[in-house]
Amino acid sequence: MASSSASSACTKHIFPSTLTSSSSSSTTSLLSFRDTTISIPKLLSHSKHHQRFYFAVNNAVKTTVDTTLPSSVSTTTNPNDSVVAAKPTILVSEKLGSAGIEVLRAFGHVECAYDLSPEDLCKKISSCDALIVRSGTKVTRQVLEAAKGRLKVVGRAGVGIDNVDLQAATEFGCLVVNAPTANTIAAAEHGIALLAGMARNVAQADASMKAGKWERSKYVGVSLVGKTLAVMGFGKVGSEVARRAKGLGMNVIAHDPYAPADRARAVGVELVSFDQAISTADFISLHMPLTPATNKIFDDHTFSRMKKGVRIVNVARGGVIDEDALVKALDDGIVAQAALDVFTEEPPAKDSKLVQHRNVTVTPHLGASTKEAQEGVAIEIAEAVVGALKGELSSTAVNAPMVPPEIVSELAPYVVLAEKLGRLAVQLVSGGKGIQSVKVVYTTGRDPDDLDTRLLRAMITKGIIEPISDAIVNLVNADFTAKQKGLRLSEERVVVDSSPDLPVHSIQVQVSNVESKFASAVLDGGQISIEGKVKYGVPHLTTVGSFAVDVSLEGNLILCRQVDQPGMIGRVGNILGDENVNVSFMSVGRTSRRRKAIMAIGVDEEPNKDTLHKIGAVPAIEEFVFLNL
Ligand SMILES: NC(=O)c1ccc[n+]([C@@H]2O[C@H](COP(=O)([O-])OP(=O)(O)OC[C@H]3O[C@@H](n4cnc5c(N)ncnc54)[C@H](O)[C@@H]3O)[C@@H](O)[C@H]2O)c1
Ligand SMILES: O=C(O)[C@H](O)COP(=O)(O)O
Repeated sequence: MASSSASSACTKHIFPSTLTSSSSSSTTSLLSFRDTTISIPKLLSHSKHHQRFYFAVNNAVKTTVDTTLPSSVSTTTNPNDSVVAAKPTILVSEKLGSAGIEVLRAFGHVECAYDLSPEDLCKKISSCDALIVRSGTKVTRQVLEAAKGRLKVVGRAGVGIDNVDLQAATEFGCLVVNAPTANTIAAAEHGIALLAGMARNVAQADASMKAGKWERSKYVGVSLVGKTLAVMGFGKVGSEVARRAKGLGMNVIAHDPYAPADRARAVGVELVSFDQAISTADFISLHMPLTPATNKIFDDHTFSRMKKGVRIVNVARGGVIDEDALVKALDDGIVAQAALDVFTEEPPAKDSKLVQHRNVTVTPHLGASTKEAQEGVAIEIAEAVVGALKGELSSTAVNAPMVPPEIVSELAPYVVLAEKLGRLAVQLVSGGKGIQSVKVVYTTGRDPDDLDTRLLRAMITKGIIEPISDAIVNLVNADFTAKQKGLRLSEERVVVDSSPDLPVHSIQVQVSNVESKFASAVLDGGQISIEGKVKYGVPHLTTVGSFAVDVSLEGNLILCRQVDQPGMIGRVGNILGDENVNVSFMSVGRTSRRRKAIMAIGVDEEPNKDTLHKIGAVPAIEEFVFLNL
């Protein structure tokens, strides 16, 4: 159990009604959106998914979906609205279906700039919030660096993300989303078209006829029926190819180290080892992603183990084949024919031996290029990018956890609480820096396995790191940034007797091995400890060290430890009032009557040094700290 042994304290609430007048906005969001809150009716009117990221505060809908706009982008105020933010800029660097462009235009400024050189892309990117690419744009570390922190999301309008430097994107806190489903059938159909076309020499015969020839005996083909097809990579495209090949009467086997056997069985396909697949197949169709493990996996050695006269189709990625080795295997007659849609370099060199080989059929990366697939992909990616810009979690995120919308919605107020507790914790550390060991204890009335804490952990990390560095932390880069800063964050889930309707009962943040600037926040074990809860949808600080308090986490906070005696609230209130600092909330927690007490005072304005000095000079006040939420 968390050591939240808050003293039996009674907690006095002073000015509870002032909560309603608090105007502070949350700056929490899950992407790198900080500084500017675009909120309230405007944003919600854009959202199809109102259940996400907003919660009711005092009957007003207040969204936590904040979008940080770069300083170069202005916001304007419309007298009838709340803050009206400038629209985000979305750069589309390759041809995208019109339906997707419409979705994007409804949300932001869309700039379509095709065929940009890498240098021009680097120049442009620093004024863009989102970038949408297909396979032709290389989103390199240089591009991500050149974005100078503004780029929040890269949308890949298709499946393969090998043209995006995912590690760099993660380090820069840039979300990468793809459109994984809309072109599956198109790619599978193209694979089958290449398979059948290759077997019957369709392309070669067509070229011959157009050259005025009539070469019937030259273009005798081979039949597919009864032949063994090895599908390498039994994912979305591979399984659709397998299904279709079976319909053509082929005997289909597959190799995929990660595919479940029952999925293969359901299609009537046997999963086999790599060696078995390549050595027994008459036809081999490639459908795995390009990764370090699959890079040039089809090399001299692999070709040497294939059946002589094997035929190969590749609609996956050119890089999985060592192209020189394939040319050699074709020349040696190991590979009778190849049909290729993808190449290591795209476009390949005009004099590429592979492209020019008489036994090779080529298409210029057309697998996804049907009208239907392109419209589908465009809509899929546009919705994913818009969702990401709104701060929603994407179900197609490639470099961030995919958290289902219902979990996100349920955790929204706790996300705010988590960040605020992180911010408070770091400010309680002397000097602010040097935090290395943080323990977070979540109490819940549910089965602890039902509590997905990834969002909360990311937000605590954000709260701890952002006030003391210029890093922008979000769900994408939280773990990476924590590791870089040497911050170890451990978590514990504790079941308590509380309503299972709520995902979290309380969150406690403990910081070990540091000095505190507010000794009362330190537990007997030496760790700084604060705890908070969500009450009526609003995050509250409920424990400081071993003192119970009850103050909503908005604006700024002054914590004072004092000798519990009459008149203290009035004295401090008067000092603040004299300096025109508005008190929004006050609560006093004490160990026992007339002994030590902690006064937590919420203030709208930041008191100046003199004011704080006057508070510190009140004789009964033993220590105090000003905290910025
Ligand atoms: N030519 C095109 O226009 C076009 C269109 C769509 C997809 N693609 C490409 O096709 C490939 C498959 O796409 P998808 O949508 O089916 O992806 P997917 O993720 O659904 O499937 C890929 C499968 O490959 C498997 N795999 C991973 N490593 C492997 C390995 N070493 N050996 C064998 N299998 C391995 C995975 O387990 C997964 O099941 C991707 O490379 C994608 O980029 C190309
Ligand atoms: O990975 C993909 O989705 C395909 O290779 C399609 O790429 P494209 O969008 O460049 O056509």
